[in-house]
Amino acid sequence: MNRLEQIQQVTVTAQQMRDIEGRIFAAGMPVAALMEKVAGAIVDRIIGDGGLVKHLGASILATPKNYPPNTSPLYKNFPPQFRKVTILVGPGHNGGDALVVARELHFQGFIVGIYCPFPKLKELTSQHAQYAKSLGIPFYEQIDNNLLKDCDLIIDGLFGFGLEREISDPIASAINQINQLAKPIISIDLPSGIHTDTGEVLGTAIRATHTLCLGLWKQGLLQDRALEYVGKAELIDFDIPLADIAAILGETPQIQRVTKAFALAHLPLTRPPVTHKYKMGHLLLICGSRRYAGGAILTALGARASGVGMLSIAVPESIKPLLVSHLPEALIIGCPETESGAISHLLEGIDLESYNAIACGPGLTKDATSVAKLVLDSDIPLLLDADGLNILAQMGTIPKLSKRQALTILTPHTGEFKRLFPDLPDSTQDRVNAVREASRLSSAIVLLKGARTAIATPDGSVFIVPESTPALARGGSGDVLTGLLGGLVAQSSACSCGTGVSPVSLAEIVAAGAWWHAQAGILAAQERTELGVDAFTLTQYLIPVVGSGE
Ligand SMILES: NC(=O)C1=CN([C@@H]2O[C@H](COP(=O)(O)OP(=O)(O)OC[C@H]3O[C@@H](n4cnc5c(N)ncnc54)[C@H](O)[C@@H]3O)[C@@H](O)[C@H]2O)[C@@H](O)CC1
Ligand SMILES: [K+]
Repeated sequence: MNRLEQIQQVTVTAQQMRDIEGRIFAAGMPVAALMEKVAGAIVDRIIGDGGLVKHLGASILATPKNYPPNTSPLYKNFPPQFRKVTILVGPGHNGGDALVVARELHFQGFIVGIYCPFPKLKELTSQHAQYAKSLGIPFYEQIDNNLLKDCDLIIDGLFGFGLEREISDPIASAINQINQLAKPIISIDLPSGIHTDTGEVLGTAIRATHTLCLGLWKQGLLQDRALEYVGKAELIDFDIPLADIAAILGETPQIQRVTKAFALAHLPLTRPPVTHKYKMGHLLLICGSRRYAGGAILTALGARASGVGMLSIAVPESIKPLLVSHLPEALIIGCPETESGAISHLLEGIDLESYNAIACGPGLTKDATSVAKLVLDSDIPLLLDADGLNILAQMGTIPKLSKRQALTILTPHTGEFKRLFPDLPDSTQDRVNAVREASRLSSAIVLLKGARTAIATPDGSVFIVPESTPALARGGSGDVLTGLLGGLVAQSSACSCGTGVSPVSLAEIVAAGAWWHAQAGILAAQERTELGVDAFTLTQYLIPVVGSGE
């Protein structure tokens, strides 16, 4: 993995960023030089070749303006109508970055105006402000019509990781006013108002169309509640030495982004040249009911894509023919069923210990309680989803799981999470913390579904899938994930040759599987629009994600 790929996996809190930055300064890098370097990279990303302005320009082409021609060589990159930039400047170094950007855009021929309502600025920021004023760039203390009239782009440098309390008036009102303009907004480091670690909106926040995160990914940008403010986020690298990152975060950071490089280091799981089907994992799926027969099919199709060596599927007897017709390669076990059409108990003679993993839950209904109890009492790696989780919650999650010897993987959405862990803080808030706490308490690997799915291990590691699509918010896509993960877990358990997979390496595989599922959704949405990503279609896009040979 190259340096940039390693950097993309790292996430930091505000304090960790300060500590890393502190090491760089202590080693001799002048603060002003670093600010200049960072802001130069931001300017390049905005107006350089292939920069954001070219992309944004297309959306404002409809507003013709009569500005004199701009002769700057960089200007070839964007449409002539794109001229007026408003820059929001805060009191700290986020504001300092913004002022350097303002100066450079001014030199490139943009009409720049600055909103800076703060009487007192940090010293370096103040120096940049003084120079910008000397160049004739106008400063406004209030959101003035002159500032915003005909403005094409807003650059937000009010607050970065130094935001430490709720934003109050007049800045809060100014932010709300700016948000209503529906102009493109590029936020420097974070959208001002977003808490660097938790993603909480402190009072109010800029709704950015783009966020250029500086140096290392801030954790708050990966929290679901921040996403509507973050827009498209990307990292601006400024050559932070890996040694400084490792000195603060350790060799393996506790909270990692699941990047393509990370996932493809695991996927597809390797198959030795000489092997046989049972060596490649035997997964038992327990799923479906007369009412939710489709859920069983989708789970099984997810498992199929994992490449698992053998797939056995326990379903109620009455839907066995349906499963056989969809999955000719699988061994379908028809089980006795309740009056409501749920599995009442597993067939006599099924030896749970002969499987490498069990995935249980999709479409079961709560009437399948005895089966869920049975698998929880087994000594086999177990993935629980949907009604499997609801049944576990009824039994008492933590006491029940504390008795298990083998690894358990729970894959709740926020509603199921609440039922499983009623005493934990709301997982719609600080999700990273919630999932970490849940894993610690239950000793299970917990995968909390969401726009940014997060996976935690009992020792405190968290993996966050940083890209997904709302197209996956659709019935059945969770079933596909359960099958896919079940297959991966079975294969890795089989390949560990009885030595047992460690929770961390299993969590890495689960995280890679969650990335895979999200990427299949993204690919399907690209080709078929977000409307075209039904769960069955999703299963057809799994193989292309890892099969592209990239
Ligand atoms: N970490 C790094 O390596 C680098 C950081 N840089 C920039 O520096 C930023 C961090 O700079 P700072 O630590 O100066 O912090 P900020 O610029 O984020 O803001 C801190 C300032 O805002 C004030 N403040 C905080 N919350 C407030 C509120 N609710 N209402 C009003 N005022 C409030 C503080 O008193 C302080 O003056 C980063 O986000 C980034 O943009 C870059 O310049 C260079 C490299
Ligand atoms: K900002």
